[in-house]
Amino acid sequence: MPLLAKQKQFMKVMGCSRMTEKIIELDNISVTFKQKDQTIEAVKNVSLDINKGDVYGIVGYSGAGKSTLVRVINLLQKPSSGKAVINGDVFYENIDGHEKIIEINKLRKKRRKIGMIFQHFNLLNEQTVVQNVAFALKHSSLKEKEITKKSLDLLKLVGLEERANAYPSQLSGGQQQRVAIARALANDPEILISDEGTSALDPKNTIQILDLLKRLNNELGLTVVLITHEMEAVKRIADRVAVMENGEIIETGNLLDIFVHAKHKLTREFVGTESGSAKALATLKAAKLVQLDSDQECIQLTYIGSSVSESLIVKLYKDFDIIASIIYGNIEILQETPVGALFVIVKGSAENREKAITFLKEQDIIVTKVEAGEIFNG
Ligand SMILES: Nc1ncnc2c1ncn2[C@@H]1O[C@H](COP(=O)(O)OP(=O)(O)OP(=O)(O)O)[C@@H](O)[C@H]1O
Repeated sequence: MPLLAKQKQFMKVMGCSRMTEKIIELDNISVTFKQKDQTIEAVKNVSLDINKGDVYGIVGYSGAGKSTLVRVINLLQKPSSGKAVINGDVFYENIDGHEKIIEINKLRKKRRKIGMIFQHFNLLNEQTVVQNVAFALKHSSLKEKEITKKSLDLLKLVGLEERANAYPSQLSGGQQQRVAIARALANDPEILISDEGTSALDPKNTIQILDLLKRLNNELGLTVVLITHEMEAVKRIADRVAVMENGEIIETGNLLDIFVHAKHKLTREFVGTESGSAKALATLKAAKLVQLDSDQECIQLTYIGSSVSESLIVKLYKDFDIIASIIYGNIEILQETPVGALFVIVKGSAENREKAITFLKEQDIIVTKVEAGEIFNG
């Protein structure tokens, strides 16, 4: 690939070409639930900025506080402290105990600009598909005919115009979620929140819904907040990622950064590098290579767009007198770009190994040393 194209691809994966106008600003948000004698800190001092036009993934296991946090965005959940600014409007502010909340009528209007979809679709089963979409427009100034037309246009946008008169129970899960998306778009929102929107779907429907969200993000400039426990969903469409654990955000970054430079074990678990390392280490053990010789080390090579070719391995041998043995390899597609990880044992003098690693880095390959301790303890 020509260098410029490669750089552009890299920039895209790194999220560098995005606009940087903030649409969601959460500053030091905490949410505490008090139940009889119990206090649950569901969200703890979370600060998060989401840019206009981004697909922002928030991942974490069940109970991490993701749903509570996103409910703050449309103020369905009032925080206990902090500040929430949505599209320039201060929705909530509590500084030194002085609470300021957006006026309710203004909030109702603003909420219409934040669409939401859920795991179980939440459709009205006695209403047809088109009526379900039209329902979201009942407070609008549009006449009935206009409402029907707009609802049908939205169904067309999500590829369901032919099922307009069907009932939800006559549709597959993926189709029902499309109806929910059409309904969420009825008031021309600027933000669409998907709270586990693909968690009840099979893998094929999951991919279709994610691709639809990405298309809406591209075509309408819609900001998408993707709450999920499935990193695969985030990997497929997110530009940026936040990882939540016990009410806190433990790591944020663009997709590639999170993928390549994850700092926390939980993040590595989510992105699968933890399992990649585990497989590499298992291979080492199986090959009875756990005890590496003093002139050997295990390295992880991560590369974007292109691949680590055989000629590169030959070059390591010819130019640096290094024998490189590939023990495990994996390729992920992130934002339509292949990102590969290879675990390699390199054998040669310490000086030559360093030279070879410098050479690999010069080829835009990210080199991470797999520490001996990891191998022995793995
Ligand atoms: N209304 C509530 N009253 C009391 N506790 C709550 C309430 N809502 C959430 N919690 C608690 O807050 C914590 C975070 O819950 P939350 O639903 O935000 O997590 P989550 O990451 O979205 O998980 P899940 O995907 O399972 O919903 C949990 O311990 C939960 O039991």
